[in-house]
Amino acid sequence: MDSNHQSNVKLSKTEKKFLRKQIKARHTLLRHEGIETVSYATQILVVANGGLGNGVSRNKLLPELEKLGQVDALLMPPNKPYSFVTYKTTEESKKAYATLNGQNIVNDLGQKIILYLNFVEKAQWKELGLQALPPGLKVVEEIISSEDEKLLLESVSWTEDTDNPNFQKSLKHRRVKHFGYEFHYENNNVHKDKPLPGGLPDICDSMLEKWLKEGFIRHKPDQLTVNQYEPGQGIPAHIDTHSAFEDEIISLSLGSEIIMDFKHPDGVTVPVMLPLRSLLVMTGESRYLWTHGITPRKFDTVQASKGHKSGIITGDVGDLTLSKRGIRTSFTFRKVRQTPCDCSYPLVCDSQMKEPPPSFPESDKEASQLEQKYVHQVYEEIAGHFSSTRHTPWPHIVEFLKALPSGSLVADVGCGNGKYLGINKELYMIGCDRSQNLVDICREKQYQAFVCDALSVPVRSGSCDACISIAVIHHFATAERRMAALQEIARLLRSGGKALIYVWAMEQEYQKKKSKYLRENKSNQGRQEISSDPSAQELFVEPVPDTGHQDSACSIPSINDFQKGRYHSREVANSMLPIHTNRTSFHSQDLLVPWHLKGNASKEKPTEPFGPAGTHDTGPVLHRYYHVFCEGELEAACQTLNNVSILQSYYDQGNWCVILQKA
Ligand SMILES: O=C(O)CCC(=O)C(=O)O
Ligand SMILES: [Fe+2]
Ligand SMILES: [Zn+2]
Repeated sequence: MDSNHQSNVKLSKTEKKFLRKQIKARHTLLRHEGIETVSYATQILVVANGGLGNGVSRNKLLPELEKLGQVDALLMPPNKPYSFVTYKTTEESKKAYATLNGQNIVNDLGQKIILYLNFVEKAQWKELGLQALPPGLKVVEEIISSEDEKLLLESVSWTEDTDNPNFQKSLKHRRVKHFGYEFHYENNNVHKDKPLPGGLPDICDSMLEKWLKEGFIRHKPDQLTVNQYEPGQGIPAHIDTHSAFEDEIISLSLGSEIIMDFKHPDGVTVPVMLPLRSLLVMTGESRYLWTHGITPRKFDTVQASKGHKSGIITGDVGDLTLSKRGIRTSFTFRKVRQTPCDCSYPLVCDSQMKEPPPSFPESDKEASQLEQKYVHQVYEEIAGHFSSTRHTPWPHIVEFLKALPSGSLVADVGCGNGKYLGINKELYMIGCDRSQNLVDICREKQYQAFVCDALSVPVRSGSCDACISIAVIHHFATAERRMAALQEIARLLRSGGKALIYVWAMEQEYQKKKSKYLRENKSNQGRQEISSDPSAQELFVEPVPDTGHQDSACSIPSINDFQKGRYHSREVANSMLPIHTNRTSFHSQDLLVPWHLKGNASKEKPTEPFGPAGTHDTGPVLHRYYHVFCEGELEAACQTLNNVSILQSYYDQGNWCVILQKA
């Protein structure tokens, strides 16, 4: 009998359930990862759920697999929830399939995981880009002895100093202590005219002199931040404020190794191993342009072979495993900058920013101006590039449009590049958008579209059988204006007409699943597409049943952290709209989301959505205003609409959605 076919056998309820799950895993592997499973036995099995991405280490999985035969290779791609095992013979792989399929194992975090196995012809997954260290970055191994490490660790006293409470802080994600100058997390800067008494600890002074003499560093720092991270803690991705510190920033890792993620504005993430007693030296592009951060988690994916110590974690998946984090203490030394920064990265340089980021709007007029500048003008400018990243219609929206009776008149309010206007040829669809350039793109495709504001659509009341408004309402900057936009959609509907509305959700992790928007930022994932809003979600997949805990425990910083301004180095004051870091969780409901235009891309030819790691080819960055909706917020707004009932409300891959019906 074909090993995947059990049709002749009467299955129990549990067996059926398990079979369903196995089939689901197979579908997900194909749709999400492009891995084709086969229905006949081969030597190679893909083990869904048995991956580094859900906390199963090589040491855990390999012995289980070896019990059933001779394993030729076990490939574990970084951060993926599956792995590939190749057995010496098909007999052995069949035995493993029969025995392990549906079996529980306990992963390295003590969680129960069910394995689902399928045969494949070859072990392959979406290729990881060849990675190199970000330009200007160095990791010097074994820069100090273990005796010195011990002395340094003993030199920091973590007992509260009541005389100087400012020197030490317990942030949500770690403990910090400052020397030389205090670092203020409210504005991510230092008071340059208020050095702390005592300067840097003596023990550091001689060490720094030595590194200078030996050429590891070029400048003598005058500020020290000591960070201490328990396993599970981290530091959000950030760029150290340009105007606060000089070019060279160095960090000494003590107590335990850790993976630090460096991220280029393009979305390229490079995970860098910082072994204990190593010195990280960030200069130039790696200091000014790339963000650095530590994902809060208890395990890191690391190279298994002994020879490999510092540097990038490559895609050599035959050689990756999990390493349990210990307590890491870092000494980060910086030199306070006394003159404005004149780096060559003006787009991320607070010294060179032409104008400060806008504030939260306080009146309708301010809101309208904000939308004008941070929504309308931006879409006008990015229209061509934006459109080149918007191809795939989202399945639930397609379903809604396909279910409408033929001949229906349907308005797409905020139709963008018209991706939904031709979905159902039986409908009469009209699109409108605030952006002339997007409307032109629709017209080039022979769709009916016109320019208007969603607050006043020049269409007769009660004339539409249905409306859709996808990723639009979140661009209105006050609750009143968002209500007015909903009201306008309701006005267009005839009695009994339906509207489907999508807005971006504050919750990018829902029911323990990360949205695709977040999942695309997994470190180790090489080059990634980086469009930056909900419409970026080109794929709708059901993830392989995944316990998804790698960094879930404390990955969402508290409001407290938000107020401390730690989530973004460029945040200036609380009234300023924060600038969001793409592919990370939201820390504010109102924010600016960067759009990276490529090179000279404008209305013209779309360029590759990602550039090679470490290039200087960064085009302009434009910021779009968003109000991301919290759970229940869209529903609550819709409930106040007259003559409208909510037929359905749901969460769809990072968006809150409702289907409304006019009474
Ligand atoms: O812990 C580290 O090595 C880095 C700390 C850091 O980036 C910072 O304090 O700005
Ligand atoms: Fe930093
Ligand atoms: Zn700068």
